[in-house]
Amino acid sequence: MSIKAILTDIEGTTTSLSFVKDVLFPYADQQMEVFVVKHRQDPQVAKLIDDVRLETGNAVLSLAEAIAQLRQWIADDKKITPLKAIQGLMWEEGYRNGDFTGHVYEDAVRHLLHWHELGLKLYVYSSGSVYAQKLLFGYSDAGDLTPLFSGYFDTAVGHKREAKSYQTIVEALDLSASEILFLSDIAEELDAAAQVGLKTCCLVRENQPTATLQHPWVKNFDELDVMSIT
Ligand SMILES: CSCCC(=O)C(=O)COP(=O)(O)O
Ligand SMILES: [Mg+2]
Repeated sequence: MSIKAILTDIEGTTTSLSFVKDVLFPYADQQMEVFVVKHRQDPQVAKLIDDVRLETGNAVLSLAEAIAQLRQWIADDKKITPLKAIQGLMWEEGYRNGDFTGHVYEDAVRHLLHWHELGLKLYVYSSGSVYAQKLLFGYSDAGDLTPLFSGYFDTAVGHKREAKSYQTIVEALDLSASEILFLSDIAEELDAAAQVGLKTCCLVRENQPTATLQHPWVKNFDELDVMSIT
């Protein structure tokens, strides 16, 4: 077997789009004002609001304007680092209160467990913050899955459609790129990973592969034979 590590995306790959779009994002949107106002003096939140000001290029953005900007970014599904960090902090309350659990497809749970037993190293790369990733897998429908993972990456290494982000991950894992299999539902992310030599597979889940897809694809993890990838 040549694959030594699996790097997986979350939304659309291990986890349904609808959990993210219909549960997590609306929760963050509805709680944003109360959360930011309540925690505005916390150094971590204050720094993230400053990061929103930096991102918008408006150093005098008021707190109310920053909140409105964050909510607009949620509506537009922007993968902007300070938004993703604040969302993670907010979702913690939801998970801890039992308002929701992290959706992970049943086939993904089974295969993550199996691959871990086989000795493959498992890593996550998502636009959601590392903190949010750990919460989703820690409070998953199937219980705490975090012991399965050896590491997590977010937009701190760069955006998921940029090849250099995958180069940074390869260097961090101390493996050759061809020993890493990247799983995602987004062709542009797979293209970027393939550019630096990672093996790729597209999860199409409920959809059909697009005619232009340049990668092997499967409907779910049951159809993925990691052992046969050379
Ligand atoms: C990991 S928390 C929820 C996911 C999220 O916020 C997000 O933006 C999903 O991005 P992905 O890169 O996993 O498609
Ligand atoms: Mg995805």
